[in-house]
Amino acid sequence: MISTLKKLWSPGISGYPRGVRRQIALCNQLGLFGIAATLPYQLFYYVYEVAVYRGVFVANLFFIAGYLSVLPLNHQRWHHLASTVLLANGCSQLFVVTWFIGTEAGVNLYYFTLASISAFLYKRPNIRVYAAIMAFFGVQYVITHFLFTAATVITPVPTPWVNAMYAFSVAGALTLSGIVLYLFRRQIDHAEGELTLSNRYLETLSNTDPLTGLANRRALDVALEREWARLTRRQQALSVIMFDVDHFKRYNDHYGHAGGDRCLQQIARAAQGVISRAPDLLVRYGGEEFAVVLPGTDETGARQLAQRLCATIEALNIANEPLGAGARVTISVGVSSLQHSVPNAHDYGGAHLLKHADEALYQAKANGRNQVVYQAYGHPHAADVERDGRVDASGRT
Ligand SMILES: Nc1nc2c(ncn2[C@@H]2O[C@H](COP(=O)(O)OP(=O)(O)OP(=O)(O)O)[C@@H](O)[C@H]2O)c(=O)[nH]1
Repeated sequence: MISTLKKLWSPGISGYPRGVRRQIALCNQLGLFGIAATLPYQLFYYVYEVAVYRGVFVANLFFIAGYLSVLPLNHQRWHHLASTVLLANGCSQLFVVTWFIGTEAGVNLYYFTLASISAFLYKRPNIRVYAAIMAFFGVQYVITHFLFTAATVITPVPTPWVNAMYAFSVAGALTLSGIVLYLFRRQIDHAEGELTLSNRYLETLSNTDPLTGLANRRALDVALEREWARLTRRQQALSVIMFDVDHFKRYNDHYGHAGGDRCLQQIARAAQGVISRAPDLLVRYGGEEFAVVLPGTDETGARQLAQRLCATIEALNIANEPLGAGARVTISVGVSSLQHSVPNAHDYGGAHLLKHADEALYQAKANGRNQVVYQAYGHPHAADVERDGRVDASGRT
């Protein structure tokens, strides 16, 4: 039954996005509704006294044809024309029927429903156009309501019939308004759902490095801030590792930029294999430099991980020929950790811890590369660097 009905109102909907399909289907549904709502009146005019109501009876035949034409128009993909025919037909019918039998029949009540339907069908975002549509329907309603009183109508219907017509009209107008409001709500829900999905996608995109698929520097800043705030609440340790590919410029010059990219991707994959614990975050800091945030990891754990990173990258056995026969790609690693219990632990912030790791990395480079250097948080040299730009050694693992 439902699938037969669906078939009836589906001409012209295929090949469009879901929102448009729903609009076209609504247009078709209203065309069918117009026919279904007019037929009982036709039956009444015919059975009761067709000679008296011939005028409205004949006019209604044209309106039924108008509603019917909506389906082939949509089938031809003339959707705008179909919507316009539907609304023009509906407005004219309300006008003519009220003119013939008076406002007591309640047919003019449908103007309110038509106003909301038209806004839905034409999807007008412009507030002025929307106000114009509402004003148009308002004026139509007022005209029909005050112009066609019982004394002025062409063929008044006996009171019991008018009461029945009025009851049906009110029920029909309310039901139709309810359906339109429901469709509005669904459309809004659908749009909200799509917005949430695309926001999530954009957020992922803005936090991801496109080359390696790792988190990027932006994500690192957020993670550092978050972990720093957590550190002030819990008795925990926090460590940061920074590592950088050795002599990558020469690698790049020799193997080309595309070769360099592939090398960075391999390193990222291998490092991700080492940094696999859930709260740990590996990011591409920029260029050939990477960083790792290790919440809840103390100095010993961070040093071990750093050593494993160093060994894992070397074990990849990526040849770096410009450095000599048998030379392989290696990394230099800087590590810094902070224990919650350290005096003045919270004086500087997560970025300061990163600075310590960066200095340790610099030291690892100065010491000859392919090694790990640790610098404790609160080490005076980091503070020195911040104050006067001087860099100093801090000790080697
Ligand atoms: N292929 C590729 N190369 C990059 C990318 N980002 C940075 N680089 C290159 O990495 C090289 C970094 O060179 P340097 O900063 O001199 O460092 P290095 O040669 O690794 O020397 P050390 O760090 O001292 O061992 C430059 O040649 C950059 O062009 C990237 O996304 N892809």
